Amino acid sequence: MSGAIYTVIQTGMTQNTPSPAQPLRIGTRGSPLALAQAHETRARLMAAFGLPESAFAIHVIKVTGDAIQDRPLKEIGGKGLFTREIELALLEREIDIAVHSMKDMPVLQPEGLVLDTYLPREDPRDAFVSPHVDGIAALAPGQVVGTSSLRRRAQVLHRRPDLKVVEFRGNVQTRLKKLADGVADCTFLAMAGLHRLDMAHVARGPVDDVEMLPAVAQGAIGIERREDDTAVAEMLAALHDMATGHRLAAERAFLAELDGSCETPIAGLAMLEGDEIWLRGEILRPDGSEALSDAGRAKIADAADLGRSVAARLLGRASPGFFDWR
Ligand SMILES: NCc1[nH]cc(CCC(=O)O)c1CC(=O)O
Repeated sequence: MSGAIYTVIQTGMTQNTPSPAQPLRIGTRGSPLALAQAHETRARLMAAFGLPESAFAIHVIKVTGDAIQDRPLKEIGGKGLFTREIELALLEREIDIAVHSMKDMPVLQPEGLVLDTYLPREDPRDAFVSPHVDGIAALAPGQVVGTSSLRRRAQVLHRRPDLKVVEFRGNVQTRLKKLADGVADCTFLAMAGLHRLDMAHVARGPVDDVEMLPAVAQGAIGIERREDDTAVAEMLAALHDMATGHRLAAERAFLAELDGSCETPIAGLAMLEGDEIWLRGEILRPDGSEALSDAGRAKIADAADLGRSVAARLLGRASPGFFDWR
């Protein structure tokens, strides 16, 4: 008998175990990346509990943000634009769990929902993608970077004020088409997304995180549930990756202290070293004219405090007007 199945029986979950007759409903967006993340979650649940694929049902939830491709994200508005509908479906019991890119998740969840299960993190770095240029250093003055990320825009302009940045939205496939059409000379995508789509080959390679510090929580998948659903909570506990949990505790506390979101020019990355955690954080002016970074180290148990203290030091160093984007 497998250890995982034994645990299920021992914790008295047998009646609540998903089955083909009563599948666990997994809510996700419909983009290829979101579907890949939902499939990864299902595969991990199948393996952990020895269940067949038919014990799970993937529910694709149409979200407003996905239909809007031609306006900057900032204009459409609001934190959690892409996740609100999925959270509503969870609260209304149309789905049992929701799978998210943690990078896109606001630091606070709606009342009644909990987001504390993380799958093992993929490569958190950004990828440099271009049909004809090797890397940032090889870009000629005036060449065009396509990105809709305020963070990537500010970071690239900070290093290379001679480059042009144009708005670049849509899923990975759409962006690659725009590059092929010559709309921009290069773009940046998360390595994690490319790996999960089996498309890492389209990247020239990862950008060193010293050169371009990734977004908070980039590369991590989170699974959200209803607070009162204890059967689901027990199942998800078997999937949780502790190392990712500690790193995101530091990074998300850092982001929360800065009142930031995935739509603000903020970067942060934590790494574990033995029983310690270190965190580097960066804030930028949206036009790239100024960037401030800071770092710190603490015991793993103090990960969230570390995030807050690195943020507090940056807040203390920022000149008036730095936070125009707040
Ligand atoms: N905001 C879009 C988004 N949200 C998560 C990812 C990639 C996957 C991840 O970071 O986990 C992406 C696309 C990208 O940045 O290339």
